[in-house]
Formats: sequence, structure tokens, C-alpha cells
Amino acid sequence: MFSKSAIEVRDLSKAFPIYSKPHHRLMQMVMPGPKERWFREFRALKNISLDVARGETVGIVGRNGSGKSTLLQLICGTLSPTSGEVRVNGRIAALLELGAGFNPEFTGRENVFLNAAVLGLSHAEIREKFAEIEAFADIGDFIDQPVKSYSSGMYVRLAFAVAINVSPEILIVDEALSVGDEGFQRKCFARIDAIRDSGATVLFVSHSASTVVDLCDRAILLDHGELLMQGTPKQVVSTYQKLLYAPADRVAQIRAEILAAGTNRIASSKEIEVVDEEGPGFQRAADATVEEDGIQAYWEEGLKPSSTILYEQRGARIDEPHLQTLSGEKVNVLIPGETYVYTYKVRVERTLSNVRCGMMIRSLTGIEVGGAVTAMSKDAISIVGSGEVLSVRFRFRCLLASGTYFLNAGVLAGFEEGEEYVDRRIDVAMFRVMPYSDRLATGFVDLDVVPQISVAS
Ligand SMILES: Nc1ncnc2c1ncn2[C@@H]1O[C@H](COP(=O)(O)OP(=O)(O)OP(=O)(O)O)[C@@H](O)[C@H]1O
Repeated sequence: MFSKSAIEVRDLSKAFPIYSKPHHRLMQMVMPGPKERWFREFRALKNISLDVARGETVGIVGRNGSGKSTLLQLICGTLSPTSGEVRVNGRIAALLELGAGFNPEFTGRENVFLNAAVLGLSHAEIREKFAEIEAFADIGDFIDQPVKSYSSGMYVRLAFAVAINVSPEILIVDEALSVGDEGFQRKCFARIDAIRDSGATVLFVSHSASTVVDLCDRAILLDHGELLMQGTPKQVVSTYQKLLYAPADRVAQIRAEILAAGTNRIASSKEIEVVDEEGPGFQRAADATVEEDGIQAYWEEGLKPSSTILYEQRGARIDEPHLQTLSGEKVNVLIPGETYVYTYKVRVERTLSNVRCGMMIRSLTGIEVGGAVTAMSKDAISIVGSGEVLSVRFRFRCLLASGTYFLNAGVLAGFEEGEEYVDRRIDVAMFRVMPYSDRLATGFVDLDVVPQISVAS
């Protein structure tokens, strides 16, 4: 399958001039002396080497400003490198940032013809494919309006419709999909899948961990213009998230650790050919479960909620809420399917009756995903004396989709007027669930559904 590289990048660097004052740009133009420079250089990409094999789908991840778009633009030829080389073998269709590719004064129809011609299609070929492109974009009469009157969603629809209907050998997508609505995104992902299956090479930038894990054979991590790591999507995404959530004073050390692991070196064509001979093996590595990848749950210092709400305490104090493994190791990045314990202490500061405790897991958007209480109210602990400490443990299996979640904790006690919170904390801790590529379940919670499909005779 991977007989020859579709994209070869060697020692690629890109520096942009940065002018501290607007008129310095003009000065540079009129007085570009060899001694005096009116700008300083900003190195957006530093000595990147990379091979993308034919038929491979590679995801690029990295923090904002790490150089992802610059790399894609250099590969597509819309930017020229300061040094280094890019070689592309095959017809390339790109969906770069909004604004690239279409002429705003021309209508959608005219732009389709122009764009497809730039991509190497003859007039007759474009005419043949036009109906399909128009149907995929689904923008109605706007197809005959100037593109400058389009919403960003319409623009992406049309740009994507062209890019994927010209039978590209190499498809490059830069996060553009995040602009479209969910229905359109799904349609696009289905199409990208079909393009992949037809043997094309796909290179795309995404901030979505699950998209990279779901779609890619391999991923690369860029940071400050450097290629820090390449490997299986799960390993790269998990390292990327570690970097993303690291406290500022830990970032340099984490970067150094990633670089020391030496996974940033180029996967040479030769190595790719070896992989090719063992095609299914490569697939196995990409499809391996997180456990098989040797990734374990771990503690990430920077994963601290900034949305915590503390309710008024009325004789009890929740202390040290955290997640841990069954062997007691503190963790906040979890492996899906594994069992963990959410635990906290309750320091009781006055005698309380009918005490019970609770927990809740909430999604990033605040949806209550699941929770529990330690007992029904009739079975609550009848009396807890002042100075006593309760140890509360909720053991649970992590059946959640990849993503970020928040934890609540609460202590209830009985009063004359009924049961009330004596301490309650919203978003007191947060955790992340690692991506899992073989997940058939959709939505937040894995219901252990056994799916079946058959052709009815
Ligand atoms: N034309 C330019 N002139 C000066 N600096 C630029 C230019 N284009 C990009 N940069 C800088 O180069 C760096 C890399 O930019 P790039 O857009 O490639 O990052 P990115 O990883 O795609 O970021 P994001 O995730 O925010 O889209 C950034 O610091 C950016 O400010």
C-alpha cells in the first residue's frame, strides 16, 4: 500500500519578517540594504522532516501558533519555504483556512470552474462533476451569487464540495470543517473516509482528539515550529494533551522529555516500505487499544478546574477530593473501560445526624452525566460526632467517551426542616478520558450495547 511517499518534507523552515512599526515595512522595501534590516525574523517552522506515505492518513496536532497551518501551506505551495524542500507526488486538493482559494467577486459556479481547473481538471471534467459538487455543497441559489455574499459556513461547504469531488490523490484539510454545522461535518467525514478507502493520502489539522484517533493512521505533534513527536494517534494525542494542560512552569520540562524520547525523527521511505510489507501490522498498531499501547492512567498537574463553586459550610468540610486507581495512585487522565475510585474526606465540625454523601460527574457543557449517593436517606449514618472524619469512596467503571469532565461532591445531613447540604462543591476536580479508537458506542456513556445488523431476506 505505502509504496512511495506522497509527501516528502526535508529540513523545512519558514521565517516570517516581523516589523515592530508599520512604516518599517515600507523602509525595508525602499532601503533593503544588506547591513540594515527593518525587521526581525520569526521562525514559524524549524527544520521539519516528514514523510507521508501513499494511502496514509496523518493528523497534525499542536497548540495555537505551533506552525500547523504554515506547514500545510508550504506543502500546498501557497507559501514558499525559507529553506528546505517539499516534494508532493500526486494531485493535491486542499481545504485551507477561509479565504484561500476562491475569488470573492466571482459567483460560486464560476469559482467551482476556476478552482477545479487549478486542481487540474479539464472543462469537460468539471462540467461532468458540477452537479455532484452543487448537490454536496447544498447552498441553493447562492451558487449563482458572488462568493463575497456567502456566510463562512456556505463558503466551507462549497470549498469542501470542490476539494473532495475532484478525486484528489492527496487531500489536505486545515480545521476548516469545524466551521460547518454538525450534519455537514458528518457528511464530510464520511467522504474523507471514502477518499481514504480509495487509496488517497489525507493530511489534516485538527484540535479534536477523537477525530484524529478515529481517522488517522499516524499523528504528528508540532510545538513552537518544531516536530516534537510522531507516532500512533493515541500516543501523540495523549502527549499533546499533556502539553496543552501543563502548568506554565512545567512546559519546558515536558517538551524536553518528549524530545528525549526521540520519536520525532523522520519515518523514512524505507521504514514506510517495511511497514508496507507488514501492512496489517501497521493497521494493528494504529488500531491497538490504549492498554495495548502501554498507556496508563496518570496525573496531570495542570488539569485543575477554574469554575469551582463552594457552597457555605454548615458543620462539615469536604477535603482532598480526587480520583485514584484501585491501587490508590492519584490520577486525572483515565483509560476508558477501567475502574477508578472517586474519593474525598469529610471533616465534621459539629455533631450531625442522618449524614450521607454524594458525587456527580458533569460534562464540559454542564450536563449531569452520572452520579451516586452513599445511601438512601433512610440508611444515612444516624450520628457523626464533632471532630470525626468520614472517608468517602465511590468506585466506578469509566464508561465515558473521550473528553473532559468535572466532579461535584456534597455532604447532606438531617435538620428539623429536612435534609440539607452541610458542604457542597461544584466542579471541585476535573479529569480527562483518553480517546479510544475501537469505540462503537456513541454519546457520553457506553451502554454496553450489543449492535447487530443483517440483511432482511
Ligand atoms: N504571515 C505571517 N507573518 C508573521 N507571522 C506569521 C505569519 N503567518 C503565521 N505567523 C506566525 O507563525 C506561527 C505559526 O502560525 P500557524 O498559523 O502556522 O500556527 P497554527 O499551529 O496553525 O495555529 P492555530 O492552531 O492557532 O491555527 C504563529 O506564531 C503565527 O503568528
